[in-house]
Amino acid sequence: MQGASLSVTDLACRRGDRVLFAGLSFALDAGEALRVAGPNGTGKTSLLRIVAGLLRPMRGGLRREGAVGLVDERPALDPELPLGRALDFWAGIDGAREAASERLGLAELLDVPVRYLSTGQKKRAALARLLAQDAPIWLLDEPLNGLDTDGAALVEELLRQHCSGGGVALVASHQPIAMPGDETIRIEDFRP
Ligand SMILES: Nc1ncnc2c1ncn2[C@@H]1O[C@H](COP(=O)(O)OP(=O)(O)OP(=O)(O)O)[C@@H](O)[C@H]1O
Repeated sequence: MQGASLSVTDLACRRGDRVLFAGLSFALDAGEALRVAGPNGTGKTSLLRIVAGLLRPMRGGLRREGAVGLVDERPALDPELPLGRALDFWAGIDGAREAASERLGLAELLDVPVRYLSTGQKKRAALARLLAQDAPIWLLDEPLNGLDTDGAALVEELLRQHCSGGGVALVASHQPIAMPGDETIRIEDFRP
């Protein structure tokens, strides 16, 4: 993960006819993490989608060094497949070296169709795929949503390990979350 970095400069975002934020800049070097906080609808998800390259900014610059792993509200897992096969599909594409399902407490659920999983189990499955992806840049949108106390503590531990291994992380969360460095920006501070 050497050399992973992420920065945005003077970023602005418009959705429909509303400018959500403007003048937003930050820079993350290897090992650094940033939490994006703010009320509903202020643009946290939009920011992550811009950084992921899924949404075009209205203005500003973006520089990424390293592949991106995105976890958002929609786990990209085929709802009809048993969980193990749905994860195997991505493992083939990602070239995963090891299955992370055990780490995420999913070992007993590998034969259960994804559509039958609970909210927290689906989140754990999305995190298992993230780990297998081995991407240096993590973009996590509300990663604690749906998780129990153990699950939340595990996410915090995974973030610690990711950053201590040289990864970077941008985490949108309205809930408090312990992160390396404990840096937070409030997106409503960038409302024009
Ligand atoms: N395709 C779209 N066209 C127009 N407006 C949109 C579109 N997608 C999202 N929006 C609006 O952009 C605003 C910001 O949405 P976004 O999902 O980025 O906010 P958020 O801070 O992540 O909110 P939450 O905390 O509820 O997840 C919202 O008012 C939303 O309705």
